[in-house]
Amino acid sequence: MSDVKEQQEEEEEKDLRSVLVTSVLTLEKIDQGLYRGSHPWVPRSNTLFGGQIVGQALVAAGLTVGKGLHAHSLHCYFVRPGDPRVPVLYQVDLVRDGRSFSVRSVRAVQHGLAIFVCQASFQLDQPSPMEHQCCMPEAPLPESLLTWAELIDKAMRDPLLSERHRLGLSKILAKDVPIEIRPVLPIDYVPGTPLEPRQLFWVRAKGHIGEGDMNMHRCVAAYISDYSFVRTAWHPHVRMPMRSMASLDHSLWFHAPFRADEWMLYECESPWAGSSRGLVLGRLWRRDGTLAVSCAQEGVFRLRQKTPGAVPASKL
Ligand SMILES: CCCCCCCCCC(=O)SCCNC(=O)CCNC(=O)[C@H](O)C(C)(C)COP(=O)(O)OP(=O)(O)OC[C@H]1O[C@@H](n2cnc3c(N)ncnc32)[C@H](O)[C@@H]1OP(=O)(O)O
Repeated sequence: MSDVKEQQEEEEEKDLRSVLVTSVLTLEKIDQGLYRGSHPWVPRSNTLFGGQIVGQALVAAGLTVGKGLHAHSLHCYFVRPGDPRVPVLYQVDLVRDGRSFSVRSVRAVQHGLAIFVCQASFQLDQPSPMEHQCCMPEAPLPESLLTWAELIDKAMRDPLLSERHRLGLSKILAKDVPIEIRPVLPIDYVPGTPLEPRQLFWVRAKGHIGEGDMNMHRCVAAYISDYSFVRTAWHPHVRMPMRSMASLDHSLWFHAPFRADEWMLYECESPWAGSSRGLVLGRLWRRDGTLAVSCAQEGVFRLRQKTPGAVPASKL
């Protein structure tokens, strides 16, 4: 094969690779246990996307553990909004290396202050005869469903849609997010209709990640797992005027190997909301019915209206 053709093929292959791997989850090493992450994509809230911080923190922790160790759980707190104007520094503390498990503590810093803290634990692969799992919910195959973009496009053709909502939908459509979504449960595109505190959708990273680095698939899943997760708790309360919502914490448990560039079913459910917070539990299923990841998150919900006991912003 000629050099030019080989180079061309290499370039094409690179183009097909997931931007999550080639850019978002590629960190620059600054020193031992110190890494810098950038943010090619920033949400409309103009603060950093929580999933990106979780994913990058897990990459940083993973860079400090031995070969053959894979992340099995992580527990995080988002303590300040991330500033999209500056990079994030990830400081990794090597808490302990045992025979089977290694634990890392990661602190994400901007402007000299922690924006996020996290503990992650890694384990050597250890098969065991003690195994069980619950069942995947039934869902139509992703190939038979419309994409998120197609659903929005369809909703925008509705002549009864108000201009304000049409503008909102076109902004969602314009977002070039690095993941693909195919909703299973109907999505209400006309705000104001309360929904069950539940979501079910197929999801995968856009582009190719390939086999190989199992930790990278887990970092990509960490990114994906925060997408739209917290809003599950808001579904029954969509009539309430929301000032802001943000994830407060995020926990993940990785069970079985999976590929984040292949379709996984994301099942999200909110069992409780109260005290300005909402709890959401999630499961990422491989399409063969294997439970791959369990997720849990609490979010804070601030309403526009004056709520009893609320502290006025000016007094804080
Ligand atoms: C791939 C596509 C992705 C699509 C994007 C989807 C977005 C997904 C969701 C996310 O990713 S959210 C991002 C991750 N999470 C965060 O960035 C949250 C970071 N953490 C925080 O910001 C703080 O921990 C938090 C604000 C939650 C702590 O609240 P505090 O009350 O302790 O902090 P603070 O005193 O600084 O108050 C912050 C705001 O809450 C208000 N506040 C506090 N207590 C209140 C109260 N009791 N009543 C009403 N408002 C209150 C306060 O006035 C202020 O309002 P303003 O920002 O408007 O100034």
